[in-house]
Amino acid sequence: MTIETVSETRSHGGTQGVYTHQSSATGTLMTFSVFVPDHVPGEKLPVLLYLSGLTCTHANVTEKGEFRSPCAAHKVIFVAPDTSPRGDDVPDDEGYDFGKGAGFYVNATQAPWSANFHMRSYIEDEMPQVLADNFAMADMDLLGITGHSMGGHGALTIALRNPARYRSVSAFSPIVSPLNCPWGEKALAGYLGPDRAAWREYDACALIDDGARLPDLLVDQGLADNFLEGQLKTHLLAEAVDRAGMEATIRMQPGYDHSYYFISTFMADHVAWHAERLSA
Ligand SMILES: N[C@@H](CCC(=O)N[C@@H](CSC=O)C(=O)NCC(=O)O)C(=O)O
Repeated sequence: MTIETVSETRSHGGTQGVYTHQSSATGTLMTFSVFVPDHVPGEKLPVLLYLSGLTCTHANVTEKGEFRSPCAAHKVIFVAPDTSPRGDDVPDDEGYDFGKGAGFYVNATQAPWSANFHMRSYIEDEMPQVLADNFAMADMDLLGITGHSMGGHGALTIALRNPARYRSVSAFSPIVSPLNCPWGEKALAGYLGPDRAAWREYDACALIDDGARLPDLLVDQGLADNFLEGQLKTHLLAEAVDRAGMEATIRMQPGYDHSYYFISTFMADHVAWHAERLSA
């Protein structure tokens, strides 16, 4: 799978790139960013995928996430895909929480969304192949996944469905149970239809209740986050991991909100946590 280079810029002892490619999963042109720390020829580096939240493109975390210094220090490649298909032919919704910028990391089954909204396949299957084909230094056997809010939901559910593929999993202020929040109910009903049983594979708490397990997990959540009570409901994840007897570090951070000021504050902790688990 070939990619086109939009830009490559030297930063923090590495190269920050932005690329496009024609996606077979979404049928659209997709843009993503990759930070590659300096390395010796032939060296292989672990890869951390970051899934962004509602309204985001690759650019939000690339510009505001402050991951480059820790990734350079730990020699971790950082990959930021888009959150949905884009383009004039792609259907959209008037709300910020559905349609473009809000792919929810599902494979939509309902028209008109089912034509392009295949973000599950895009992240699980196509993006790893794109990286393997175009970034020779990427060790795709050393893969971690993280994300923010809707992207935290994506990271948790993708890892819970594919525990052997991801050696490390974390999330910033994730939506932990789309079955039980307005953002999730709108998105899953729209993309998957009214049968709530079909939603369970896209709900971290339901996946855990249904038997999925990870060896461990790191979550940071701001206590001053406006979305905590109505949408994110971190306590549901804490209860699910307790019921399952699953290892998880869930840190409630006083004073922090939902923004990239919060994410960037704890980004170095997350990169270090992944690097420890991704060291060969
Ligand atoms: N515009 C909306 C809120 C949108 C928002 O807060 N988006 C977050 C992710 S929310 C969950 O997925 C985000 O990352 N925004 C981009 C950024 O750069 O901050 C509203 O006004 O309520």
